[in-house]
Amino acid sequence: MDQGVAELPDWSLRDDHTAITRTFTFRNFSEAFGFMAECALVAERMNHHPEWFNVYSRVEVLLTTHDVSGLTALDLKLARAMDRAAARRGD
Ligand SMILES: C[C@H](O)[C@H](O)[C@H]1CNC2=NC(N)=NC(=O)C2=N1
Repeated sequence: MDQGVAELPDWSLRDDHTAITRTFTFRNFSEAFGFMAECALVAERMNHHPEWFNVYSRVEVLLTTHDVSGLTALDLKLARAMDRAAARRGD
C-alpha cells in the first residue's frame, strides 16, 4: 500500500504506516464546510469514512481502514477524491 501513498504527494504516511494524513486550508469556513459536505457524500457512497477535524478554514483529515487496522485501497481512493474536491475549491 505504501507505493500507492507515493502517488499522493500532499498526504503524509503515519509513522506506523497504518494511516495517511493531510491538512486542507480553504479561503473561509463556508469553503471548508462545503468541501466536507461533498466529501461526506463520497464517503457514504464508498462506505468508507474519514476521521477529520475542522476549525474555521482548516480541515485536518486522517484516513485509515478500521476493519483491518491499516491502510487499504479505500483510503487511497478517498484521498484522491478529497484532493479533487479541494482542487475544485482552490485549496
Ligand atoms: C461495518 C463497517 O463499519 C463498515 O464496513 C465501514 C464503515 N466505514 C468505514 N470507514 C473506515 N475508515 N474504515 C472502515 O473500516 C469502515 N468500515
